[in-house]
Amino acid sequence: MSEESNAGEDDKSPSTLAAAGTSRRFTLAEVQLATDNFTDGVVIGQGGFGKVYKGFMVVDGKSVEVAIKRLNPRSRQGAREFLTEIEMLSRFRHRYLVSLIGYCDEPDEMILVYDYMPRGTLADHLHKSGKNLREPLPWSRRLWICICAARGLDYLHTGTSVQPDRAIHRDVKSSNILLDDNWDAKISDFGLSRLGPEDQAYSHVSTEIKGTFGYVDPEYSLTRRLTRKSDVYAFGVVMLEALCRRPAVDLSADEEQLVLAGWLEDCITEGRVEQIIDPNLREEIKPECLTEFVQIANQCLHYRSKKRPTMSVSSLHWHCKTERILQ
Ligand SMILES: Nc1ncnc2c1ncn2[C@@H]1O[C@H](COP(=O)(O)OP(=O)(O)OP(=O)(O)O)[C@@H](O)[C@H]1O
Repeated sequence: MSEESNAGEDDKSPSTLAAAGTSRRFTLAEVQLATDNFTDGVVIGQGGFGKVYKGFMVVDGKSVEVAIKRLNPRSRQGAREFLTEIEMLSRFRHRYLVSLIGYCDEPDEMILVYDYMPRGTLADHLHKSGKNLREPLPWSRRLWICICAARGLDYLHTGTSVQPDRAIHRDVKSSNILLDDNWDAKISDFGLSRLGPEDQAYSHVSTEIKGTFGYVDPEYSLTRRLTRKSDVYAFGVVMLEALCRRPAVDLSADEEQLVLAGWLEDCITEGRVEQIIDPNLREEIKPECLTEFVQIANQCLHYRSKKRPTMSVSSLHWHCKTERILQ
């Protein structure tokens, strides 16, 4: 058990944190060149900590398309998340985690440079409305995106023989799942992540409550004991978002449908699960697949963390089912 926080401590500099990995340090001039001096015309997103720009940068002699996150001028919280992101993404590299190419750390500037993900976030595809409304994703694609995210989280939770570190993401949500050209999903936004705990699935770290409303594990919010199973809970919410095409919390909905996880529970109890499915999927999704999917989501959302599956169980399970379903 350990206390807040392991990354972002004052004696750690970005270059020390990045040293374990392959992230490189960029100068502000390089970033300014890539973004046309942070012109609004190349802004592709806005998060809680600042704007994200699209640009090109020279990496290993090649020009690559990048997403550049410029954090708002130094705040204590922002600085901590900046360092944590560098530490985590320098340590953890995986096909289903977003790649950090590098960073820029200069007076009054904290900038992160990532691989550009051309298809945006899962949340964009599920929840954008009005003129930003997207074509509904087919069921097989939603399933594949969930599988990629599950595998990325499994790697983060368990490490590998080559890379034995483990971590808890702590902010799993559909807007932190990015999509590449092939619709492979990559987990992003590691600013709240925690290294450890070292041993079995339910060992915990004690920490103040962080995360996003609608995704936070209820047991963690009661006890402040953060476990890998808190990520599993949030992943269960993402599964429901993919199935229902509704946000985790929908303030415009009736009280029954306000919180997605609560709505599922009611529908299961009352035997009317079909009602929660995105109408675009009704013809597409096979009944046995719906049953499996809802069962796994429901297990992930169990109010007792010990009863939730580990990501490895769910991703393996997923894999087997999908091979059958997609045939
Ligand atoms: N690597 C990337 N490639 C393409 N677009 C990206 C990338 N990273 C971020 N974006 C875009 O920028 C937006 C803002 O991302 P950011 O991670 O800053 O915020 P967020 O996760 O949406 O919000 P918050 O950090 O406040 O929870 C994303 O929604 C996405 O559209």
